[in-house]
Amino acid sequence: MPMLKLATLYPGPVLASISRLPHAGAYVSGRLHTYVRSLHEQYGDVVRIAPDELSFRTEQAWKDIYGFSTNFPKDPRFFNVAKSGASNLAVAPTDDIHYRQRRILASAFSDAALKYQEHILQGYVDALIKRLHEKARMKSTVDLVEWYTYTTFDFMAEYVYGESLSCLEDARYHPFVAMQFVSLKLWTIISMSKYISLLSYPIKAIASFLYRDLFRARAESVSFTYSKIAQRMARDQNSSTPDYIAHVNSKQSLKARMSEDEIRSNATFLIIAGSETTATTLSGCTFLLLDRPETYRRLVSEIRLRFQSSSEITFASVADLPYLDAVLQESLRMYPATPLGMPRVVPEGGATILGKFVPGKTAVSVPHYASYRSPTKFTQADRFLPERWLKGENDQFAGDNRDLLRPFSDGPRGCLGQR
Ligand code: HEM
Repeated sequence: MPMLKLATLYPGPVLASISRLPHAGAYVSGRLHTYVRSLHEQYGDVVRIAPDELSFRTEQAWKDIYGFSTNFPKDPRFFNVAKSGASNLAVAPTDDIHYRQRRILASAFSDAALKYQEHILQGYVDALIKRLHEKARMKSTVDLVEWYTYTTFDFMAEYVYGESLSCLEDARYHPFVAMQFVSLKLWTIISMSKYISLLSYPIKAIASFLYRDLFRARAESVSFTYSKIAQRMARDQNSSTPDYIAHVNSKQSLKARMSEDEIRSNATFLIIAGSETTATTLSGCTFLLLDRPETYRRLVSEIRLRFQSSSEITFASVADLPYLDAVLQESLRMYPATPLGMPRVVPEGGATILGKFVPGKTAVSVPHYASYRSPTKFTQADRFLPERWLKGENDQFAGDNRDLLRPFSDGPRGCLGQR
């Protein structure tokens, strides 16, 4: 029995060696990140979090699990890995498919390509600031999570299908955006049916009954994206607008092509991958800054000393602000947009991770939140202290495990939008 073998090799709670229920309960209730953290605090750097799943909390584990030489496949229970039909980068079922798509899409994220996007993004940032000024003049309370989300979705929609969702203008979520949050929750429930195979059909049946409106709305949101992509494609195939469609068209070749279904599937994925993560990071960062006035003041001072007007703020000029960089690093540590481990599966025959054998078919991951909030890895791990990222400023952080921080993951399936 592989489950029992894992229990004899690695520490973890007894119940977690025979049942996935504690893990599943934490996952569906949105507490999995803190549950995994508490298990690591109790059992150390490697812990068995479910009968066939291990969690690793070290820098070397990033290389052993996600690195270019290993790159274990994604766990199809967690990711909706495409079995047939069109896939996108995140759920590509084989390395070949993933490599082909990534080859076509990667240059859309090069420095040169991003330069073309700069003025479009600046337009949305200016619109955000203008709207916030209006709200401030009216002394209205604003929910910045919403406003950041309006901005990132509007921008990504314009990039992907050439048309803003007008969230900033309308000051509300476009139904497509609201649907994305629901979809993420549905995804959790659907993945439970895959984890607990005995209950697979009952879970699916109950979910489709209880959440039938959500399933319907989700299907509508997919067809919304597809119709937008079709409109964009029909508009002008060889557009000079440097957007996603123009980029893909310019990269299609006999050696590497994406089918129309793959183009649509990647479009849907990119909008979510680029918006929700960025808005979440900005929201976390803002909250943390407002909670620590001395950090906020130091950041404001760095920015005001450097720029006379907002027009001087460009991709190039912000790249050289050490304290801003430290604030963002620390925000990604305290508030990682993808807090869970992104599970991979050890191939048949097993593998060596951290110098020790792991049986084949075991799910393995490095959890972001649990790793970054560990007091054994970062000094005063629960405090927002950007100074820890400033070289030579503070000896008290010399013991920090800085290379453990990889909020964009690592290896060939790491984030394409990191830049
Ligand atoms: C703070 C912002 C972001 C964070 C924290 C983040 C994090 C991540 C992580 C952890 C992964 C790896 C998932 C896995 O291991 O399965 C990933 C993948 C990906 N991200 Fe991001 N991301 C961010 C922003 C963006 C943006 C702005 C874009 C695009 C505009 C983007 C596009 C992608 C793509 C395409 C992948 C899939 C890469 C592949 O499988 O080859 N991300 N991201």
